[in-house]
Amino acid sequence: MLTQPDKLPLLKSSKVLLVGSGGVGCEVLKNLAFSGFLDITLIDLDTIELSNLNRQFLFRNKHIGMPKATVAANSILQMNPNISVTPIVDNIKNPKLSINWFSSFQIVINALDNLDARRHVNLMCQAANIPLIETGTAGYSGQTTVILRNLTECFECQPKPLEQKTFPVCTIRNTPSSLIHCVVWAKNYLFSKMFTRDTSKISDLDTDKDPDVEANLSKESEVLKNILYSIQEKDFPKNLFDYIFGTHISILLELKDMWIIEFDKDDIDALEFVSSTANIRAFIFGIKPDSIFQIKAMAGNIIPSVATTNAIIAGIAVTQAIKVLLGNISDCKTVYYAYGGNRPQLLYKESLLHPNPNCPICQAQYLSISSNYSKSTLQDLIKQISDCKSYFPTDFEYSLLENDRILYDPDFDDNLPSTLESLGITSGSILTLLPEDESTNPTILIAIQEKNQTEKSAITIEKCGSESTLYGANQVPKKRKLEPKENGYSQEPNTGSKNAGKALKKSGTDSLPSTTEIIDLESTESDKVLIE
Ligand SMILES: Nc1ncnc2c1ncn2[C@@H]1O[C@H](COP(=O)(O)OP(=O)(O)OP(=O)(O)O)[C@@H](O)[C@H]1O
Ligand SMILES: [Zn+2]
Repeated sequence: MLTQPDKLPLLKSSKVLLVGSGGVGCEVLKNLAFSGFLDITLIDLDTIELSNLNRQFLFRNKHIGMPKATVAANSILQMNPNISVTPIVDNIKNPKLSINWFSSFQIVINALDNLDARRHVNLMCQAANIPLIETGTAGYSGQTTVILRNLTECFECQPKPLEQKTFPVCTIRNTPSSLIHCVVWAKNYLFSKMFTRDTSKISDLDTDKDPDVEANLSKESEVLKNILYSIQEKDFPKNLFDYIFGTHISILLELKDMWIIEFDKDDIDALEFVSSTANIRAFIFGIKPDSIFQIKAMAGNIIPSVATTNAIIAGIAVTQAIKVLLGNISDCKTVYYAYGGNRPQLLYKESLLHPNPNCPICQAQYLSISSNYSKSTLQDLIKQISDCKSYFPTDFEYSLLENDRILYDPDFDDNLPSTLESLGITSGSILTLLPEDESTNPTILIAIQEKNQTEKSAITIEKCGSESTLYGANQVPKKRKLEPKENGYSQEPNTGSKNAGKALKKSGTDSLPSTTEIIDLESTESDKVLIE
């Protein structure tokens, strides 16, 4: 894999942080351990489950219930005892894992399964000015990309698609036409009515605040409750069945709404209930029933994780990490893998894109504020900002926020006497300084770090992260490529899937971006680099 042996020392001295030790993470760890990396830190908050074993090959049956990070580290050390692997069993969002801590690595690789953690790592890497390799897989699709501060798009440069799928209310209630409609009915309506004591949960359901719908819901609940009261009686099962699959079906034909309430796909009783009732309903409506396994996938919104997809994406991710560390930035690409679509190739690549000038994360300046937050007041912080001319322009007018909460603005100073701690601002909090005049001043994100508790209330402000030491940073192309390579495909409308490193949910080959190049396995030299 390594084509520049003279640069091997660069890898040996690089500290790499791997976030997530699941399907992709185990593969990445194995690749790192055999590519010349000597110092790997691995973090995962979870423990090993039986269902992980088919693809997370560092884990065995005897490890079930044990922390993934520790077991993965031990397993890989048995394969290569000459490296150092430090496992951390924790949430990557733990405030103790500060920007300074992120700064101690030369590169970070994400092998995560959720948007929230990905967003956090993206922010920390932007603040710490550390390169991030993003990965994502879903079934037979996957992608990986490289995120470099000030050079490429970050994870937030393009909006993320909504993850939740919803169904038209009347289809679920009145006219189910496929098994998924019956599964949604069984899981979200019937299950909750039967087994959820807290009827207030019904307020979570999307009734469009229609009084008729809500009246119907409460009438149904009442009837069902009365039947449930007769649970000791001989006719209870028959009455219940008749109501749900007889009387209730006719009532349903007159109703017009649907619900969404959680159920646990891993609770076997819950799953069997939902599966049986969905299949009975499907039968009544002339829809083909299916197995409990398939219904579990539908009810749990499960997209199967495929070992080969994980291995391919992990391989490319580590290749990209090596390129970044060796300074071959111009060779780094966003790479998509898609199997089973209507295109013949499996791998497609796209040039890294420049940052979106309106992105609130990568366009922000990052400062860190050290403070003894149990003694420092908001007033102290505001004063320090106005005194600190090196980072803030003179007469800088701004609002200070924590997420959506306004802490201070020129017309709101109620919080000034409060200590930072009493305002809930402690180590790891990220504050946003939103300038009044956004056209001339950038947003500033400030990370709060803890100062020695014995020190006075003084606050110090510093720039976050180290200066970039990236080799080859000037190699990133200035513009997005506009024409597709000669590959036989016409330019397609941009579907948004070019989003660097986004949480990949469903990306068939049809959703490939217009600027995609096809990686032909027998094509050019530079293409081969990606898959060696
Ligand atoms: N905030 C976080 N901090 C640390 N690790 C995280 C965080 N969020 C997710 N992870 C870890 O990222 C890994 C993602 O791997 P993967 O997608 O294979 O998940 P999984 O839970 O093992 O598999 P599946 O969801 O398919 O059952 C998991 O091991 C998960 O524990
Ligand atoms: Zn961005």
